[in-house]
Amino acid sequence: MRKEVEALDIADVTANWVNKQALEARTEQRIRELADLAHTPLFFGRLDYGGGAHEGHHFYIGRRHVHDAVGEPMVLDWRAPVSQPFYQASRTVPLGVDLRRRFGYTGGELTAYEDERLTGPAGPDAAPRTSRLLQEEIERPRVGPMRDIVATIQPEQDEIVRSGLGGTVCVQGGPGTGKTAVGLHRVAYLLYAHRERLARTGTLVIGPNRSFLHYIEQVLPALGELEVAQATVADLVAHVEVRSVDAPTAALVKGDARMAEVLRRALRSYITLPTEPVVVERGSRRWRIPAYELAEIVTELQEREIRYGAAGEALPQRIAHAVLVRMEEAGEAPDDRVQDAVARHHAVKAAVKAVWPRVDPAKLVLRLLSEPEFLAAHAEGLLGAEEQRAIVWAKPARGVKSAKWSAADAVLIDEAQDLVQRTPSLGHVVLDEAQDLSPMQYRAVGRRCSTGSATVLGDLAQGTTPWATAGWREALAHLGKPDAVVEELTAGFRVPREVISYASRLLPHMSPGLREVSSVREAPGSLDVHRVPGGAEDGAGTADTEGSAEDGSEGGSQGGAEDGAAGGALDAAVVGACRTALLREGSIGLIAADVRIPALAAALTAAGLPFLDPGRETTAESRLTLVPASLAKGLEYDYVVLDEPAAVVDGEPDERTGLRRLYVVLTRAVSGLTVVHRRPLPHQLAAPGPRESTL
Ligand SMILES: Nc1ncnc2c1ncn2[C@@H]1O[C@H](COP(=O)(O)OP(=O)(O)OP(=O)(O)O)[C@@H](O)[C@H]1O
Repeated sequence: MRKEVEALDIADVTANWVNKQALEARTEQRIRELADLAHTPLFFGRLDYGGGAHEGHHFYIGRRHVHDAVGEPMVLDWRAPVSQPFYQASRTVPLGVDLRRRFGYTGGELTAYEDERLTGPAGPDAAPRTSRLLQEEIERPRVGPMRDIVATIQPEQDEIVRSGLGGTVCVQGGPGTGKTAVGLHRVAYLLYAHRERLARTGTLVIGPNRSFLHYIEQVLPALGELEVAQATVADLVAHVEVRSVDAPTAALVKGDARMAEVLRRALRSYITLPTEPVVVERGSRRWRIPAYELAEIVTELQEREIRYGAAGEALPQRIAHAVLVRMEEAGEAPDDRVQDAVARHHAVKAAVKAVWPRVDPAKLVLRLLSEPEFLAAHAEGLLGAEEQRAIVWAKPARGVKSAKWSAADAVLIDEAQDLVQRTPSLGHVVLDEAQDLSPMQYRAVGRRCSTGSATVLGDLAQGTTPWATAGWREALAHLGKPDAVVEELTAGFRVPREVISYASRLLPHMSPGLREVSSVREAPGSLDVHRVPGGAEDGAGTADTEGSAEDGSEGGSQGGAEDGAAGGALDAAVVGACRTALLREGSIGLIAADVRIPALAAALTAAGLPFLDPGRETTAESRLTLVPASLAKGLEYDYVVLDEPAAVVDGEPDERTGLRRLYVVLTRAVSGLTVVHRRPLPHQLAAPGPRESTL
């Protein structure tokens, strides 16, 4: 297929230069799509149909469609309707399939297959309870960026992936339930099913930060989809340079949906009803539109739900129209050109400027945040005095360029911008880690899919912003998709049982009512909690449970009565735990409170252990990443070494957020978690005693 496209001679099929360019671009794209991915096998499954429309046929299923030299299909795209039974068929509902075969690969080489008979008497190869290949795929050590899961999408995931383009789907799911994977595969599916439409309208994946986007960026290209844009919410609203951080109280108010109404009112306040007539002189005649008639035109425009900017642009034409009516009444026969000329007449322009001035969105927000009276006038009945005080700048800004804008301000500007001029909508938007968005941020995302649909992914328990989503219904209303379906995923593919149940002890303390994830991993994984002597409780002896975790002996120093020395002991113990983890296969994430990062970076360097930043890709050679707790969301590592949980909790403005951050970092591990602490563990973790050991 690749050769076929490469050999294509488009010289004699193109009529003109434009066509030629377009066709060439298309051909190059096709060549890129067909590029060989050495470790990505062409097919991973086969279906033998025993009934229905495909009776007697068998199909190979792969990442993309492959045909032979005469155009006969050899491998069917996993997204094609005939492929769906690969994910959905069961012995109870075989969907016409007799046999499902899964192929296993080792580094691109076919090494195994597994048959599952879905009809006929239950024999030895009748649907094994869990597929070995599936299990191996799930348990495979992680190195490098996120991979696709096409070979092993689960039925409940498949339903979400294949839900129609028309509807918005919201997925609530605990850590590692495959939300990100499902969202990415849904875009791939939608692009397959609605290619033309989405090529026109565009698709976008929104993630929390660069490191995360970097981690997921190769999934869609591996599935042959190269045209999906990626962005953070900050990227979408980058109208100004963000140079300051709001206090939580200010950010909370600025992110509240009431701000949308404040902005709307403030913008409307620029419209003033005319008190003077407009007089247009043309030749020897003067045409006069009285103030009351102008006011009617303005009021009529105000009442129509069109954007401020569009209405402002329509106004001169409306006034000109009124003039033309008068001309006709006087027996003239003006045409369109006359109307345009009148609309551009200086008297009309002046009137428009006075009653419906142009408004710069950033300047509008700047004024609201700089002038307490202006804010008060438009926030009345919406924001309390205290709330207004919280958001007004202590020092009014001079201008848009020099103002110390915050991330929340940029979102306000985006809202104002949309009031002035409609934001274009994309065809589909995937919003990951949605629980962290403020109502105003949901609105910003919602504008970008107002005529399209969205996939909203999140976990209420992992909300770590002061404005984190409390319930999906409300969030979806802010997004402008109140009728979205909310689905729940509860099977965990990442975190081993022991680790997830340890982390889940926090749930009742920070997100009561949410279900604990049930791990589908068979490998028990490992959980070690190491206490370094010298913490506040030493001598009190409460947290010092006896224990025999796998190995409690690496590199701790003894005693450590003094703070500095004890801090050193903690660092040393953490470095030791990293060394131990590095003895195993796969990636290692050392996660720590943001303030601890410099000390740990120094300790790792001193110990001669090279490490990466979370944005960088782990490889077989460099497998250790030093991850600030604030960037850990959405990422995963085979082994996680967690430094000082109490510091992670303390890193957040309140305890609930702190515990949620801790929950996030505790749930990044695929195979094992080692917690190293000197200070007492947060008591919410200390429930039914984990095995603890002292270094
Ligand atoms: N059906 C599946 N087969 C194999 N692996 C899967 C499957 N579903 C999910 N996974 C794997 O489980 C891991 C977690 O998935 P993912 O990151 O999508 O979860 P998440 O719900 O977004 O997690 P978090 O809440 O932590 O962001 C990934 O490595 C993913 O590839």
